[in-house]
Amino acid sequence: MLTRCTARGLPSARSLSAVAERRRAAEFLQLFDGDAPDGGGSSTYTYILADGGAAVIIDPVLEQVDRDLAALSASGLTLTLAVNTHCHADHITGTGELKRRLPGLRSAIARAAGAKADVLLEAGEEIGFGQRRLRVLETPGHTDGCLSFYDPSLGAVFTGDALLIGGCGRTDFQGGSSERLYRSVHEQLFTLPDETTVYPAHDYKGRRSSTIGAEKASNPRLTKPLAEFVDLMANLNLPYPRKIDASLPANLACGVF
Ligand SMILES: N[C@@H](CCC(=O)N[C@@H](CSS)C(=O)NCC(=O)O)C(=O)O
Repeated sequence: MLTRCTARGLPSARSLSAVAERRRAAEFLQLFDGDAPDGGGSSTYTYILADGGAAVIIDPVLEQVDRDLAALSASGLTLTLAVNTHCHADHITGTGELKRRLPGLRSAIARAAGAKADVLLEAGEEIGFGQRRLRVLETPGHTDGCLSFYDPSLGAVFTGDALLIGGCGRTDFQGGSSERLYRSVHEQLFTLPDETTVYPAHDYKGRRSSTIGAEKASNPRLTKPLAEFVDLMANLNLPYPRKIDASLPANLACGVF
């Protein structure tokens, strides 16, 4: 699935050249890996953000690298950074393969993730591409090295597995902590403007986005008091992700074997 949207507040496409028009159409791409875990995919959303011909990719999936390279090429974009919101347990990141195929591409992940990457990110830092900036927010709890990225020009936040649509990431492995996750969401994400669009790393029901306001009002887990949330998270009883044994070691090396 490929969803093309444009950022707000940018000049009219009519004044741009054909190449610039294609680039503008790709200022935001949301791509999906499979319809359901049982269908072979990981139900992961990958995002490509671009400005002035420079692009950043968030949470690429190994099996979808050809798709991502085709999307970049079709839009005339140069990928400068491949970022992971965290060390994923359900799929191998496409970062390593992208680096192999695009010499000079740098990788990034949270310093707290304990994984290898060219750039180790911490709260308060910014990722620049063209004139745009992504603000790095530390949102641990699903794992101890989870980041979210706030894009003020798009009015959007990329929440990884910290905040899902009507849900949140599980907290039963990789240093997970439901108390930390609750604090991350309430103190970092729920303090963003209500109209901020939420773009998660997964959805298992075909939804593409939410808003901070909607999640604050009706997220069935995170509207509960902390004690009830902790109890609920301790009793999710989810099966371990099918690819966890292959994914974790590969992703600790950012997918570079
Ligand atoms: N069945 C899938 C894994 C599903 C899963 O555990 N998803 C994680 C995010 S990926 S580690 C999660 O946090 N889910 C929260 C929830 O409430 O479902 C597979 O085998 O890959």
